[in-house]
Amino acid sequence: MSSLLTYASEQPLVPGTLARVPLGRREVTGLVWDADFAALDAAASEPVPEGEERAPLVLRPVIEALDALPPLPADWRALVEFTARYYQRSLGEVALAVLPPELRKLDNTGLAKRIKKKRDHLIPEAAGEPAQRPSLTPEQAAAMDTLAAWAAAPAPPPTLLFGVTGSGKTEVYLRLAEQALAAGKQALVLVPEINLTPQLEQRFAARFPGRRLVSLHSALTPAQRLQHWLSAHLGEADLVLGTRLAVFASLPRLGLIVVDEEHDPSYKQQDGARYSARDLAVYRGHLARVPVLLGSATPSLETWSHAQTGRYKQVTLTERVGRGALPAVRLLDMATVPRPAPRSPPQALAPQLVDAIQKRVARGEQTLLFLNRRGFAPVLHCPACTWKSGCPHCSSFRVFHKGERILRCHHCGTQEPVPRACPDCGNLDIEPMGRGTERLEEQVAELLPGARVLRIDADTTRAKGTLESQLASVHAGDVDVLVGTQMVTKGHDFRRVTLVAAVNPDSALFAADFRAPERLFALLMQAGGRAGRDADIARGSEMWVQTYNPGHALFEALKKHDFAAFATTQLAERESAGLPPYSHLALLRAEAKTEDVAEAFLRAARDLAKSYPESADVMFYAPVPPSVAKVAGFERRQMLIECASRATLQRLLALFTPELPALKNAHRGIVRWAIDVDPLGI
Ligand SMILES: Nc1ncnc2c1ncn2[C@@H]1O[C@H](COP(=O)(O)OP(=O)(O)OP(=O)(O)O)[C@@H](O)[C@H]1O
Ligand SMILES: [Zn+2]
Repeated sequence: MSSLLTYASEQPLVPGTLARVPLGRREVTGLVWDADFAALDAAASEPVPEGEERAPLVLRPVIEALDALPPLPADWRALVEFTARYYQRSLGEVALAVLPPELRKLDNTGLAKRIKKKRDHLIPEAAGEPAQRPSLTPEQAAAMDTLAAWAAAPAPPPTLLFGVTGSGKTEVYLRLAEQALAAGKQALVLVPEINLTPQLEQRFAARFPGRRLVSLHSALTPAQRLQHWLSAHLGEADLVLGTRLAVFASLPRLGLIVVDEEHDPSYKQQDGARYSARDLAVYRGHLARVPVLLGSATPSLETWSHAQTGRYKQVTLTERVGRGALPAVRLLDMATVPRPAPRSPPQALAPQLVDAIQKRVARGEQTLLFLNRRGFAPVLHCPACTWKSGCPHCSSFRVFHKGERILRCHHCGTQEPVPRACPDCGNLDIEPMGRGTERLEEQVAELLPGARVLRIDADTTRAKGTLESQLASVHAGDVDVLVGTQMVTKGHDFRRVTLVAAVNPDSALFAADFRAPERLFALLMQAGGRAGRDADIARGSEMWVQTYNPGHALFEALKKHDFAAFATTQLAERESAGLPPYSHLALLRAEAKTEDVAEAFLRAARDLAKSYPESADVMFYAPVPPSVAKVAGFERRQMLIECASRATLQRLLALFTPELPALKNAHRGIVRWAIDVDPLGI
């Protein structure tokens, strides 16, 4: 598990110092973890065969200590150590993966230069007038009083800020940050998606002129990322705003951690060390004795239940700022909507909905149409034979992207031009089946001639800066109808949207994943939360849901905007099924050339685990295929491991996962395996 190597150094090195060291024939950057006296003692106490002399302990020397950089502090190292242990990865892997990649390329001189250059160019932030600070609503003021009292505790408890959409949670973050900064501390603010950083960055920058604010996320250039990271590490930055990787920022004056939209699945890293930045934020707060605020209108059931049991504290904002109303939810039973022709698929939007949009357009209000599927159509098919645009490498279909004239697999990325005729029978009329955002955009434009329609999804925002400019045109009122994926449903403070419609949310109702209802509910509530944010025009704001299941309990709760009731029923179901948060899970995944090999590996891993007495209270499920079983030519299988006690599960994982590399070698044909602790998608 641990990947510590021992080197010799002439001068003592402080733990947390970076150092260039030899590794085999290469020279690499490593991190001084600790002085390894135990290794020396062990070598010194090895019994020496009679008549022989003690062989001197040969250690390769450190090439160069990168001491231009102040050492990484103890609480940072403790966080990395915990991450490695908890998520069953090696220490070195985690430590190096969470540092900016550029750092590893520099020698001490290079590093010193970068730091000097940074300091020389350290222009003081323009200290203009801070943006108007609104007076707090009574609820915000009450929340602040409570939070300030807790924050002053010697070991501040993690706290859930449960506030309906548009209740002004961000203002609470700003005020807490203000207090932290006034006390000479740094504040760390995490957001789930890169696309939310510019908006938040602006709000913070406007509020704190003269203060240094840096962002940390994966869209920065390597040089920027290093600069920003250094700013944080050297204590120059007062505010660090970033996505999940920012939870590992080195912050010598850390005084506050905020996790915005704490329920968001993007906080979970999906490869390498599969950490949850939300959970690590809580742990980091505990280590540094710093307040951690988890904000959401739809908290994760884990966080919600911690707040219910008192493990976390909770403050609540029940009203929208300015007493704006939440949108009235209307369920549109698609079974009753007339179809263009008998047996033809329904139109994208029911006529009633088209009417409602038209009225908004006439009034100069905006509509947001939400469809969680990009591309033109998920499948292209031939009505003359049975051909479908399957991916040759995956158990999925290639998606038809009309604008680009290509079929692309969203799992392995394979793409090719759209065939002119059916590859199987030569029929010239191959047709799209189903609907993605690209098609919806086209159909909306047809249904609403004259309306300004804009689509925002991962395809339209590939080029740098397009998302910002697209969002800016929505905010400026240059758009009547916004079509988008979940990208546009969270966090944005759209002021003119008074109608939100979920075009086709049904598939998630019956997904196999036990978290699917929780996720759908959050998604719909967040999407609805984009409507009616301006109290002046909020009165007529609505959320429409097109569904074939209008009687579903999830929609009932949605109509009442009743998260608490939804959470209570979901938690009761989880408890009776023995699912998180009432049990703890790990998922062992394997990928192989054939399913037999993948399954055999998982079963062997189970037998191995079962040989430890710690496995007595641990449950192993049979290996099963994930929702997409074959990706890029390899078969995937997964095995769920469940235990009521987190500690027991952790002990067992620590015992058997170190043996998995050897087990892999014994199972030829296994391409890779991974253990996912607290998996999100099952
Ligand atoms: N005390 C206040 N007085 C006036 N306006 C306020 C106040 N607090 C917040 N606002 C404004 O109310 C709007 C909604 O606030 P904010 O975006 O913080 O909500 P939120 O709770 O984060 O919503 P969501 O969960 O949907 O992201 C913003 O435009 C914000 O500027
Ligand atoms: Zn594929």
